Amino acid sequence: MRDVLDATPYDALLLLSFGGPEGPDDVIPFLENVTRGRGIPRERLKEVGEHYFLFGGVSPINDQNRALLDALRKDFADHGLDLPIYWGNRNWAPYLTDTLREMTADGHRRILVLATSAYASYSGCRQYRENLADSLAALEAEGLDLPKVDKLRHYFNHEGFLEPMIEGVVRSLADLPEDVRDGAHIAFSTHSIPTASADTSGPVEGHGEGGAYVRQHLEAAGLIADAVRERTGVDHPWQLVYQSRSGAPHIPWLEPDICDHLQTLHESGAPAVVIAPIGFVSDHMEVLYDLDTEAKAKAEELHLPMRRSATVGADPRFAAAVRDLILERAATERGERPTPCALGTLGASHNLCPVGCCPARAPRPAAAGVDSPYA
Ligand SMILES: CC1=C(CCC(=O)O)c2cc3nc(cc4[nH]c(cc5[nH]c(cc1n2)c(C)c5CCC(=O)O)c(CCC(=O)O)c4C)C(CCC(=O)O)=C3C
Ligand SMILES: [Fe+2]
Repeated sequence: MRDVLDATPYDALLLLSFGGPEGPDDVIPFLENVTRGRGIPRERLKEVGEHYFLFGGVSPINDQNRALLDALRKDFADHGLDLPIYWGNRNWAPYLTDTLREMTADGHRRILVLATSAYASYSGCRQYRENLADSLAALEAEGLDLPKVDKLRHYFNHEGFLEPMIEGVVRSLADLPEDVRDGAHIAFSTHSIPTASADTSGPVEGHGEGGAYVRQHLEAAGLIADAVRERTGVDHPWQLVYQSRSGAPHIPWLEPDICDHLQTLHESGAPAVVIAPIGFVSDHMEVLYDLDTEAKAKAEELHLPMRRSATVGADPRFAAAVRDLILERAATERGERPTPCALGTLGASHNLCPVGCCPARAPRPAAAGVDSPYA
């Protein structure tokens, strides 16, 4: 007999993600949802719309999340974890407010949230907490009895998040022509964000150049690079680089951009490169367009052999990591002291975002943190 795992006090898991269009007619309304009040230039929006149209107006992100839901349900069933899983998005159906309403109607009172972002940042953490607060406010206005909502900690240094990416980089290296393989560089790529937003990412005491956002990515990249060295016996040079910049040109964002980095690698005589998109949980549009289309074209233009390694997606080891994170948090809520899985030196991230963590430009209510109005 399997052990029955205990997620008490939680009675449901909510997968919270970005959402994406599912056909050409969805693209513009989706982009309007994403950019409402965010000051992104019109030109950039038209350009990003074209990325989606290139793929029939369909973002891969929703199918990626459906696959992750399947993997999580299978993992929970196989391990005797009896916890229903729901799915809601910030920018497209199924919308978060509708999902939370359904969860409340189904009688759930203690909801744990898994966001599809592994790192600290306004976009990857606090903005999701603001979305939760907005949705709770909407349900409160409907007269519903609100559930308590908590969010899982950042998982950038969890073994089950890193392992599939380590394996992916090793596989991509093996896929390069033999004569350029050992000299190949690894470019760890993540979403660029405004430097001002990076500098204030994470808890206040860690604010400063790059903040928790850059620190956590450097940690994940270093851990992957170390493991790759151990497994291949080759010390591949690596660097953290950025992609998918938007915003006005006069506002500084994290650099170098992946395509500029490819140019630099080429000029310095690097024989090949593996791009490892560690900033993303699945192969969504930022990966399929910005890396597999744009960066690939740049590498071809430079005659620089390039491979793009896998994101975790619906890997069973990632599903197992989510189960581990749930059990860890549930035990903590019950007053126990579980040992958190966190590789490297930064340790396990906080369970509850402190005041001032990843602040917004204009302060707004955010749930699932110390300053949540919905304790
Ligand atoms: C840190 C970060 C992540 C990683 C963490 C996480 O995953 O949450 C992420 C993920 C994603 N970003 C996505 C799409 C977009 N992001 C945009 C705009 C922006 N992203 C930002 C940051 C991030 N974004 C920022 C600072 C902006 C500027 C405007 C603002 O301050 O909000 C825009 C507007 C157009 C543009 O300017 O590019 C789009 C369409 C999709 C869906 C892809 C698909 O459809 O498959 C995903 C997973
Ligand atoms: Fe984005």
